[in-house]
Amino acid sequence: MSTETDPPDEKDVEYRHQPTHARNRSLSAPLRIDLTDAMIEPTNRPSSSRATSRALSGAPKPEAPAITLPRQREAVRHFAMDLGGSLVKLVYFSAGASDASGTQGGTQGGRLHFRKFPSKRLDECMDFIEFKKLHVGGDGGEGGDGVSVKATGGGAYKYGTTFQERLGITLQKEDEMACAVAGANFLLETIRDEAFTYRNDEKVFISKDDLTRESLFPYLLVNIGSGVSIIKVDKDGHERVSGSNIGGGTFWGLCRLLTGLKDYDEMLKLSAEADNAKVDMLVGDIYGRGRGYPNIGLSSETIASSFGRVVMDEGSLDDYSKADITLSLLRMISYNIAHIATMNAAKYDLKRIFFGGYFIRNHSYTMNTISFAVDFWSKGEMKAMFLRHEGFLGALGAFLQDVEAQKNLSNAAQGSWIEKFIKCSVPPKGMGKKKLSSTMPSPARPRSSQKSRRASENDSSDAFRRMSLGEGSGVDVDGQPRVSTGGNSLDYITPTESYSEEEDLSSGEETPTLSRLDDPTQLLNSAGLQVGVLHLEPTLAKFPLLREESEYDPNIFDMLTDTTEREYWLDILERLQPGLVERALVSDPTSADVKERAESFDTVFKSHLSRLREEPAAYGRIGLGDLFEMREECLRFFRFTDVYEDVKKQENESALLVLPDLLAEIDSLNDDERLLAIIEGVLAGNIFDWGSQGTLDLYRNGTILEIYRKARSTVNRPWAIDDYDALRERMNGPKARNYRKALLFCDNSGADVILGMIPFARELLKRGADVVLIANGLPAINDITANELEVVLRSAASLDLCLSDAITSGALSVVSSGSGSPCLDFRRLSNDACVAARDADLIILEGMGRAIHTNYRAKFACDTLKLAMIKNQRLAEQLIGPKGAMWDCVARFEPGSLSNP
Ligand SMILES: Nc1ncnc2c1ncn2[C@@H]1O[C@H](COP(=O)(O)OP(=O)(O)O)[C@@H](O)[C@H]1O
Ligand SMILES: CC(C)(COP(=O)(O)O)[C@@H](O)C(=O)NCCC(=O)O
Ligand SMILES: [Mn+2]
Repeated sequence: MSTETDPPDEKDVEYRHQPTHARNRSLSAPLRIDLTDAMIEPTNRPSSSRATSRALSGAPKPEAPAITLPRQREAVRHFAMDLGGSLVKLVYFSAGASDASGTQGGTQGGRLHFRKFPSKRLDECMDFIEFKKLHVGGDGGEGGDGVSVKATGGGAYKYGTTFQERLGITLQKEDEMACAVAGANFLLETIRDEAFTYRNDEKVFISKDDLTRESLFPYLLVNIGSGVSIIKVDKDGHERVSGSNIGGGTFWGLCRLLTGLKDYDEMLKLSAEADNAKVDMLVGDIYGRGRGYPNIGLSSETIASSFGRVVMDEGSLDDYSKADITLSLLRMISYNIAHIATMNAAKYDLKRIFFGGYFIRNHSYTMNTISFAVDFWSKGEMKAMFLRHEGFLGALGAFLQDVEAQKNLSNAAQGSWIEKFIKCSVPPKGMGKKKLSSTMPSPARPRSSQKSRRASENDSSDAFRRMSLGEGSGVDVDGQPRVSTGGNSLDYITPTESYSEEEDLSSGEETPTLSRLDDPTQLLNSAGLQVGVLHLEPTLAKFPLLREESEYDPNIFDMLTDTTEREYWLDILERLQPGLVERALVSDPTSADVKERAESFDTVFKSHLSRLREEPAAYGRIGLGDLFEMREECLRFFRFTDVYEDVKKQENESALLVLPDLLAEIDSLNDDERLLAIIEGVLAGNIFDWGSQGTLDLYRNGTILEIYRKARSTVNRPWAIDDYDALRERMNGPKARNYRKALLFCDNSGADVILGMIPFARELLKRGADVVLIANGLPAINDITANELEVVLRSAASLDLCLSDAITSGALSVVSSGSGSPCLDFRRLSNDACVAARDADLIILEGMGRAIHTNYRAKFACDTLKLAMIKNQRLAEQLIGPKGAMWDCVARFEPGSLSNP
């Protein structure tokens, strides 16, 4: 199966049968399939069970054997550019089999990547296009001989011939304003946590409800690029109502003249420690220290005249610090733009102003200034808002003009887009160069091609130094050995660009090393933009049984605003790292570079943690569930596909040995005793969580079965949260009615699923329900995956007639949730699980990740049972109160609105 580390456009491309529901989403530009050396992969058939020869009827059709096409290179087929006065922005889509989307195999999802290049170094952009083969095999039809590509910005006109001559690409010109608007609308309507307001260094993300078709329009879009465009956007059109020649280029140019600095981010960084009052004339300077002009709302600190102080002091350039000049300039330009924007918004009676363009650079000072100014001049009537993909509005808009892209992308539901931040570019605090180079694999430093190896004026603006282009020796430009990537050798680095919008690392296309982490001082600059790669997973959708009344938030606390919680869980994850790294090491003992990969995983994930400590909103409004998932993604990125594979297998085997006795014991009980024993079994089984420190400590002093027996004997009622009576009433009471169909969201391998959930499933089956066991699509800690569960279930069925009949009849099936996390986000569930939910009247969420960290407060339309053992002291106290303790149990039963008897 393709994983993050098997990038479809660099390595093998798997071609799988498309499930029907995905077919109409497939990119219609035909993928030219190179069948050379094509091979059908053998499927993993379990060996000796009775059920082996039977397909799990009722379960999704067995996956068609994957065909690997080792020679297939053509996977990226769409890209577009915004060729601006300062920067060239490139957006490209890499199609690929998605790996988490279900047991049915890949779908035509893909990834949207964002890159920028300085306009004056267009050759680097063309090198990149060539290197990625973005120009090979596009639609071909439209632009004459070669590939035609949507392009906007002045460069689409200016550089048409250059692209034609060097790459054979025809640029199809698209209107710049239309593109900016299309890009903004797409982002606002489709991407989670795209827009935010900014006050006093704090991001507040705008709720999805305020960004629907109905609520979004009209608004003012102020795109601050080299110059400024001011566009009024309505539901059905837009108009460029104004603009300004004082824009990002002005700041950049003046700053360069006055300070000698050339790099934009350097400039911003410098301004962080500055005092503009040394350069600007403040109201207080005019009225006398400490005095303002309160009658008209001016404090003594208000800037009366940008740069006015210079004349007052009779100063010359040498008298002023570069930092102060930079800050003064930044404020001057930001105020000016905000002022013009506010006046235009007033003129057209608009309340919301979205600011885009690369000038903003997610720079906190710039955003504070603009926000303050809009608030000030509009007397609180208007709001300044910002977009995380600020610089890419035009490029994204151009991309969306492509008919095929439009078809495929704009129709995708919100839940289909998942942003992944795999590689963090800002290293942990205090991580010096020395330490890094001694502990980390050497960064892959590719050779520069002659063309692009220009003397860079400044290191940190030298955004894209490249690249081996096939001339690969094992030694990089610094004479350091390159780290082997298992066939996918390497590439290019962008040594000092610290922002991941340029990184498509999560697609696994780059060497999994720490190319950017080699110079922390360069990397830690003032702006904090963090834009991930957008993954399109067309088969993920909102779970239909979620109750609609309020906006669903899977997480029980808000990592953004709750500092104590955030710090606590960041600490926990940090403390768990050494153990996990150890596990990663032993999981792949024969791999030559396992040590490097494990260390890289450690550094990168810890970088994410540090990043979040410093800038909690760096990745949008992410929750603890996302963080656990990010850890799994990081493991996958460094080619640790399943670090608990052996452990899971062994625990499954042990638990299967005990299953017959357990089932016999259960069968000997009366209805009430049986139900209780089953729930106790689930709760006890949930102790086996290799992701919690508490359980890890237990493992040191006991075998799995000992731990299980002990857990069984201690999970006595009343539980800390105990709705058992309501459940018993519902299932065994005088008015009891059998459930028709139950979805069981399973958690851990071994005793948890085999001695807990499977007996529960069996009980429901015996009472006439259909049962769908839902498990992860991808591994996470020791959670069972859907594929593993199918195998386990067949083995269990070989020991029990009820299970095997149920499989045969289709009453019992396994479905992938589409998730690769120990938690569950019901906004993004596999299509299969959503379909399975159609006539379900009971759902059971099991485990701390799925039932507590996420979804504890989630409300569903049908009856819901949340079962978990709590393996964290603090969480127990929060949920239960001061008496809450480690190993406490939660059995929460919530009758649904639909299915009450
Ligand atoms: N790394 C950078 N290099 C150059 N300019 C940058 C950079 N980051 C932000 N900027 C600012 O962004 C402006 C360009 O914004 P952009 O939206 O790309 O406009 P354009 O399409 O006109 O190039 C520059 O003039 C500068 O003020
Ligand atoms: C990742 C988990 C939510 C998985 O728990 P599960 O769903 O298996 O019950 C859990 O292992 C966890 O919260 N671990 C960190 C907590 C700790 O070590 O205290
Ligand atoms: Mn788990």
